[in-house]
Amino acid sequence: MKIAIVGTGYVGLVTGVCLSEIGHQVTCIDVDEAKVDKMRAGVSPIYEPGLDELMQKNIEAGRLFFTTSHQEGFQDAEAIYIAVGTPPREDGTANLSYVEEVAKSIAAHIDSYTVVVTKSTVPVGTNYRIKEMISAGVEGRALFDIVSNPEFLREGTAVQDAFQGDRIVIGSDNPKAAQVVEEINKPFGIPVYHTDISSAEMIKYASNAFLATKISFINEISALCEKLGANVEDVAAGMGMDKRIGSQFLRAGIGYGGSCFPKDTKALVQIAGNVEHEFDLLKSVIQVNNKQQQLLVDKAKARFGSLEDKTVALLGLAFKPQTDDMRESASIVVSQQLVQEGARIQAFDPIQPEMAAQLLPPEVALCQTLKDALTNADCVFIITDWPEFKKMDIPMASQLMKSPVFFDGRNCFSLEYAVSQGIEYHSIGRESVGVKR
Ligand SMILES: NC(=O)C1=CN([C@@H]2O[C@H](COP(=O)(O)OP(=O)(O)OC[C@H]3O[C@@H](n4cnc5c(N)ncnc54)[C@H](O)[C@@H]3O)[C@@H](O)[C@H]2O)C=CC1
Ligand SMILES: O=C(O)[C@H]1O[C@H](OP(=O)(O)OP(=O)(O)OC[C@H]2O[C@@H](n3ccc(=O)[nH]c3=O)[C@H](O)[C@@H]2O)[C@H](O)[C@@H](O)[C@@H]1O
Repeated sequence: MKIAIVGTGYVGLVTGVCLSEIGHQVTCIDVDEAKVDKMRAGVSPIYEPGLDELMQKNIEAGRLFFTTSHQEGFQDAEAIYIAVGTPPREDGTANLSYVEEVAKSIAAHIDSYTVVVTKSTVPVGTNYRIKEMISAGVEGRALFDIVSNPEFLREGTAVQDAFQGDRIVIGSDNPKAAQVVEEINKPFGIPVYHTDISSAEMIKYASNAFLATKISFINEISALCEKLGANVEDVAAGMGMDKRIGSQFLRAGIGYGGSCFPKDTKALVQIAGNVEHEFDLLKSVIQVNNKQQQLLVDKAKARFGSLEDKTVALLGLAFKPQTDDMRESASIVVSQQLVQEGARIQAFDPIQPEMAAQLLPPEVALCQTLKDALTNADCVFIITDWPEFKKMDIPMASQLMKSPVFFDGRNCFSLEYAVSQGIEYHSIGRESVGVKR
């Protein structure tokens, strides 16, 4: 089938590449010329394992194209996917201006029956708004239908998720359009769940909010574990053995970040508010997460008294491993706090995200290597559980640092291992070990 995808971010590009891999003729459209030039040359503008290889393969096979022109991309497309960003506004509501711009452009350019598929995460009711906007602009030139097809991929495993996702949700009020989207996705072999448009929109927000709730829940339990002498890793493992609870998303840490959980939880609170419902549970989830991001600095202050002139090796800038995405990463909040406390920061991330210089305070020294970050540091802060940090040469690190004091926001090491390495180790929801005072 001939498909156009508007927006080539984490969702649009992965969707476009994977749809071309299963045999569709796909044109990806983006307003960012530099991005489009890069993609035409077979280079992904984002770091996503496995994506470059699949891109190059499908460009060579003549199934994958890139353009900045909506008109060119929409030519003969049977389905147009909307995959542009829906970033948060100041008040937490979703900014729908990019989606609306695309709706207007679709209205201006289509001239035969088209299925418009919304992949962007949009508040309940938005697909009807898109429908109205296209209807108003198309002026009867062409027929079209709207399908809500929310995306559930995770950054860092996006390609794998596209081929092995748990479900594909198709929300539509027209069985013919729903069938088109089911046909497009058939080769993936993933279970399809059909629903109405509003329920599909809600499934996306409810899923992210539920996962965020699980994380904040285990983080609250981790605080209790620290106070009561329990070990949150053992508690989570024991809880997770109950199939009704499940073992995933019970990793305590410095809180969730990324472009979606923080944004979508805030947006759902606003969506609820619009219909006069106080979503108290979700408000608490957000509050717990904000508190959690302060934890490492609080622990370091308790340990050192003052962080004035202390050098901190900040390890990990991305919000999770295997991505270059720093949106709402704990590294931003933590470095702002450290700067306020008068600490010096030597930061390192294996991917060295392009966004780092923009998003971090100017005082942060961005290091090229792990060794540079560790040299003469008074302590380490682990923000992202990159494999490079989990298997770090600790004797080497201890030699480079002024003192081997570790504050680990991701519980990368077992307590036994930390003791065996002779470091002072403060983690989340577990007793501190190796403290010599
Ligand atoms: N990042 C993720 O892991 C996931 C994101 N989502 C949702 O998918 C949507 C997209 O998210 P990301 O891919 O992260 O966004 P992104 O911000 O990485 O990419 C959006 C892209 O759209 C382009 N764009 C904006 N306006 C355009 C226009 N008028 N025409 C053509 N291109 C245009 C931008 O230049 C940019 O390249 C959001 O609603 C997000 O909530 C859903 C699931 C996972
Ligand atoms: O809507 C979205 O954008 C996506 O949001 C998340 O995916 P993503 O943000 O890429 O990454 P996750 O693996 O979910 O991690 C999110 C954050 O939670 C943290 N996390 C995750 C799991 C856990 O047990 N503990 C924990 O602190 C991670 O470190 C990270 O900061 C969802 O998992 C995807 O299903 C969804 O499509």
